[in-house]
Amino acid sequence: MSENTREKYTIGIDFGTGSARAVIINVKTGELKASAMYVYPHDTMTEQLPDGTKLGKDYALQHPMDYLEALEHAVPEAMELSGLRQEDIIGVAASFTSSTYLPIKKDLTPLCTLPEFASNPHAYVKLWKHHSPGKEADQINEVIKRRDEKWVRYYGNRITSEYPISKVLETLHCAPEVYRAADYYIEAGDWITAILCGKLQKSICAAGYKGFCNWKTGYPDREFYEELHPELANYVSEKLNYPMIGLGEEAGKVCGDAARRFGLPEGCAVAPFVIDSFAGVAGAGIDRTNIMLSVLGTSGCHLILSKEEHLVPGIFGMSYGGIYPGFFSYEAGQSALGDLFEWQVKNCMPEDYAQEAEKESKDSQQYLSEKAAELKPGETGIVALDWWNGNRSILLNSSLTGLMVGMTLQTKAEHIYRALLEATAFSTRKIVENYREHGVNIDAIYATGGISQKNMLLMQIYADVLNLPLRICGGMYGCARGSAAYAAVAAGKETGGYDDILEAARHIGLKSERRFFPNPENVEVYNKLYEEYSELHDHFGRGRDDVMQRLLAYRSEAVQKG
Ligand SMILES: Nc1ncnc2c1ncn2[C@@H]1O[C@H](COP(=O)(O)OP(=O)(O)O)[C@@H](O)[C@H]1O
Ligand SMILES: O=C(CO)[C@H](O)[C@H](O)COP(=O)(O)O
Repeated sequence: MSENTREKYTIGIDFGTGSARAVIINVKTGELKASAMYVYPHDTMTEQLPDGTKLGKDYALQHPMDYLEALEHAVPEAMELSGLRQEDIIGVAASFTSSTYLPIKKDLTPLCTLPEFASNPHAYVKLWKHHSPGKEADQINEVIKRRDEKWVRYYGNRITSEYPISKVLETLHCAPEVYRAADYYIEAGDWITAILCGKLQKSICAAGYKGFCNWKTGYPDREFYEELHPELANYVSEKLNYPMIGLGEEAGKVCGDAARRFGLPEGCAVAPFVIDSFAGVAGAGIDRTNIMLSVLGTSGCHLILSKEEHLVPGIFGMSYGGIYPGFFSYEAGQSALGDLFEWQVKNCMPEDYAQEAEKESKDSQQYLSEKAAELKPGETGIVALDWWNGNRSILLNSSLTGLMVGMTLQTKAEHIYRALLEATAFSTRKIVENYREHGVNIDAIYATGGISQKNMLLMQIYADVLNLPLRICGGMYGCARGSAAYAAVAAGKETGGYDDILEAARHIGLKSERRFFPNPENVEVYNKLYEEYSELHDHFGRGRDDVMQRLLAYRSEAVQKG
């Protein structure tokens, strides 16, 4: 094959909550040429830092060096497996969880890597699910209300501890020296992209969603930040003082350092980062409006493209150009999805089940799912509220906690597991109904993310609870595949890529023929159970959310007393 007719490829790297996945995709055919995964050595730090420093309640930190290690391992491994030459690669892009936020120096050094900050939790990466700034979120909501801030309507009318501002305000309250020492605050996805191309920029994707940077009016006023904390007056003008970049643009070229360190071709195009789940939209091959993509992983994200602007209360956020240029897009979700199921495996898995699963060479979740699949809808006698990590949508309250009603001496682990699966389906139905009530139409549901490949029982339960057909998309690495599509757009048509993301999604995105259709008998039972779920949802989430607040307060008090 002559040089000009050789096939072209892009690399997409998806930095998820527990691991990073690199894929190499044929730009014309969408063929997955190779993939490699790297599990973060420090995982999510919830109890202590590497030096043993104890962490507070609801901390979820990560070590930024894990992300670089992931690049050092996964990219060369995927390249080697692919058998490709460096010149076959025309672009690279990262997708990343968000808001996953860290303080850095001007030269991109993360503060936590400096000896003076190694024991300071606030100098580390605060992962999206770092929920400890609950009080800060409450304070921010009060100021928003008092000042009648209009921009909050684009974020469901309420903000939570998952937004960067709550995390930064917490740092100012607990470790102001970290805030002062930081030259910049940055999304981990923007940081990785800067490392790849040597240029510090912020992607419109995370800035528009998590950073409150509205496409028409920009960031909230300086006075708003000042009212939160006097030192925050310089937050936008100094700590975020680096240029914005739109999706579809080129962030830069792979710089010499990154090429040497990660085995990437020097000079190939780098795309701005896209939030992990958002990249799943292109990975699923979505090229039109009104399809809800459910990205099912550690958390759940339900995303829709639209040509219309609607203000939707209770969603996580909406933006223009934040997923595809030229489109409005909406995000709602669950703060715990896979994490919720994993909680059971770690805490409520009988010893004999674990042994049996091992004997049958099954993963614990696969084992529990198979047992749960033998039950009929309603047979567990249980309805659960899936708020093990708060409620991201539509109550936007990270302080809400989980609930199970209907437990008896006959309740078994598979009953609990099935009730948890169903609870996440009910909360997805709340999200779908809320979108529709506020003008965002949904005419099809696609599912992607790790769980959409692993748990077919959950897919059937979603189809039954939502009473909609559901199509699996994106393959094993839907979000990484989506990043590869953005990389092809950064590379552009001239080098063998594409000029726009719709075209890239059509070629690189993957729609499988695997579909799940609602079973009318199940739909009928789930309609009734959903009414029970809704009653509990409104009672504990709206009317009497004080119950859960008080229980949390007892817990904090007891922990403080030691
Ligand atoms: N068989 C299964 N059924 C349901 N959830 C599963 C199963 N196997 C793994 N999980 C969950 O999948 C989640 C990881 O999802 P994945 O999409 O692979 O990663 P990430 O969220 O990091 O992008 C974990 O929280 C895990 O509990
Ligand atoms: O808030 C997010 C998107 O808006 C996070 O990126 C997401 O919830 C974490 O992703 P995952 O569960 O796929 O690891």
